[in-house]
Amino acid sequence: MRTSIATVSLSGSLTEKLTAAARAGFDGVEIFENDLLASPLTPEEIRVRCADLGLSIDLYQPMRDIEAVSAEVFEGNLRRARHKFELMARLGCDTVLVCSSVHPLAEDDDALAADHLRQLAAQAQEFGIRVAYEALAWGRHVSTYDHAWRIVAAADHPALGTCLDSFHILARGSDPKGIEDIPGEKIFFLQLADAPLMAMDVLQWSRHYRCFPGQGGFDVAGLVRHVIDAGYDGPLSLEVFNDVFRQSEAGPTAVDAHRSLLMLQEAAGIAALPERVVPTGVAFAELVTPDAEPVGALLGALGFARTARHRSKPVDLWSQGEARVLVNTGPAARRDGTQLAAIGLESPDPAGAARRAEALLAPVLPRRRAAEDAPLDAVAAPDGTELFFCATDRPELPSWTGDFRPVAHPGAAGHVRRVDHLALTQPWHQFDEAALFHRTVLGLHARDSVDVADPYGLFRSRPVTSEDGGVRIALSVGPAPTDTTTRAQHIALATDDVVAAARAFRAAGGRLLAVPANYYDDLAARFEFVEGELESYRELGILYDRDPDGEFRHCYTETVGRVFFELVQRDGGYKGYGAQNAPVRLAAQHAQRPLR
Ligand SMILES: O=C(O)c1ccc(O)c(O)c1
Ligand SMILES: [Mg+2]
Repeated sequence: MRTSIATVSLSGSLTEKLTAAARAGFDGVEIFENDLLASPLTPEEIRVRCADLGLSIDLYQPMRDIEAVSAEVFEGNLRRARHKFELMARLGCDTVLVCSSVHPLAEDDDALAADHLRQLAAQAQEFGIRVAYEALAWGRHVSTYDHAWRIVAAADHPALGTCLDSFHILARGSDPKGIEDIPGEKIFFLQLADAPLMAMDVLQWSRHYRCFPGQGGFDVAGLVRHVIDAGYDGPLSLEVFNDVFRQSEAGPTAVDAHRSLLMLQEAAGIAALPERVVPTGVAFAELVTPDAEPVGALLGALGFARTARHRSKPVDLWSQGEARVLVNTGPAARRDGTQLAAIGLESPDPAGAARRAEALLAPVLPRRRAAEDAPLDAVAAPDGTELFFCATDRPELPSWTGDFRPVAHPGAAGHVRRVDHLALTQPWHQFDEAALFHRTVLGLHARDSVDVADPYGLFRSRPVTSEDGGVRIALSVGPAPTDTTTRAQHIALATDDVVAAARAFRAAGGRLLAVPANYYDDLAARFEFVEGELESYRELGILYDRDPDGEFRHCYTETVGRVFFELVQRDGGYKGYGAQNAPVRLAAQHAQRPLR
C-alpha cells in the first residue's frame, strides 16, 4: 500500500522533513499546518518541492473546532474553512482533516454536528476537497471512532468521510472490529501510531509518547487488518507526536518510521518481505582497540587463548569454548577507542538474512572488507554496530574463519563456554528504533523493558533474544550520553561455575569489580545459602539473583575503554539478566571510574 507520514512526526524545517520522508521511501506526506505556516516557501513552491521529491500531499491538517456550535460561530468557521480550502487548492492537496471539537461552547448535539459537517463538506466540494472527520480521544462530545462515523453517516455527503487514527481508537480501548461496519469508501484516511501502555491523561499521552507501530504496546497491525477488511485502500500514514523524535535527526527517524510500516504490512498480511532468518548463536564479538595489550591481558586472564591472526589485517582471534572475540587494532580503533564494533551472528542462511535486512532498510556493508577476504554478508545496526551473518565451520559456505591463520598457542584452559549475551548501549534517541530493528531485521523477540536506578539517572534496558536464548542482546540507554559508565558495552560470558571462573581470573592477575558489603548483608536477609557460599560471593564480588525459574550468579571485570566483561552462571531456567543487581553494579562502576 502507499505509505505516508505526517510532517509533525519529524524534526526540522518543512523542507528537511520532506527530504527525509522522500529519502526514506515514503510515497506521500500529511502536511501539518504549523509546518506550512513556519515555512518560507509559498504553497505553490511546497507543491513543486513535493512533486520533485516524488511525494504526494495526502492530507492537510488539522482543522479544529468546526462543528456543533451556534449559527453565528459556525458562520465564522465556514469563512475560516474557505481560506484553508483556497490554500489547499494552491498546495494541490485534496483531503483535509477535521478533528472533533474540544471547544467549551460546542454542543452535545449529533444532529447539529452532522448538519455543520454537511455544510462544510458542501463548501469543500466546490474546491474538489474531501473532509475527513476524526474523533480525538479527548474530544468534548465526540471521542470515539464509532461516534464520529455515526455523525458522518447521518450527514450523508459524498465529500464527507471519516479519518481513523489508531492512537485515538486504541487509547480509548474501543474495539477495532467495528471498523468493518464502516464502508471502505467512507474511510477517507488512516493515521497510524503506537504508544507504550501507560495510565495517564490521554491528551498528554498522545502529544508526547506516540511511537511508530511495533514500538509500543498496541496491536496496530490488528487494527489495520480491520481497516483493510472494511475496504480501505488509501495510504497507511504515520502520525506520531513524540518528544524524542522532535529532537532527533529527521533522516534516521524517517527510516525507522518507514521500517515500522514495512513490518506492519508484513504483520497485517498486506505485503511480504524476504523471509525472516533468525540467528542461532554468536559467532564472534569484535572489539576495536588502539592498544591490544590491556584487552589481551583481560582476555588472557579470562582463560582465552590467542588462536589465530587475520591474514592481512591487525586482527587477532581469541577463543575459548564456543566463545570468540576478535581484537582489531586497525584504523577504526585509533579513531574510536576501545569498543564493541561488530557482532558475528551464526545464521542458517547468511545471504537470506542480508536480503531481509536490506528490504528493511538496513545499510548493507561491503561484502568484502578487503579484496582477499571471504565474502561476508553484513549490515549496520542503528547505533553503527556491524552485524555479520556467519556460517562458521559449514564447508558449503564461505566462512570468516578462512581469513584467519592459526597461531601457536598454549590452549585455552578457562571456564568460559560461550557468549551468554552482548549488552549494547544505544544513543539516547535510538532506543525504540534499536528494539524494532532487532525484532524486524533479525527476527528476535523483544522482552519487557526494565528501568534501573543508576546513581546519576535512570538506566533503561530491553533484551532482544532468539527463542532458545542462543542469541541474547541487551539494548540499553543511560541517563547521560557523555558519561563513560552509562555508555559502556559489555560481553557476558557463560560459565558453569562462576566461582571457579572468578577465582581463576583473579589468580591470573585479573581485577573484579568490588561490590559493597551492604549488598551481601542484604542478600543474607533475602536468601538462604549453604555454608560458605555467601562468603565466596562477598570475597569475589559475585552478585546473585533467584526467580521461580532458576538462579543467576554473575561478576564483572574492570572496564577498558567502553568495554567490560561479565561472567555469568545460569542454573535452572533463569532467563533474566540480574536486573535486581544492576543498581549496585552501576554504582560500583561509577565508584571505580568517577565522573569527570
Ligand atoms: O493532538 C492533536 O491536537 C491532534 C491533531 C490532529 C490529529 O490528527 C490528532 O490525532 C491529534
Ligand atoms: Mg490523528
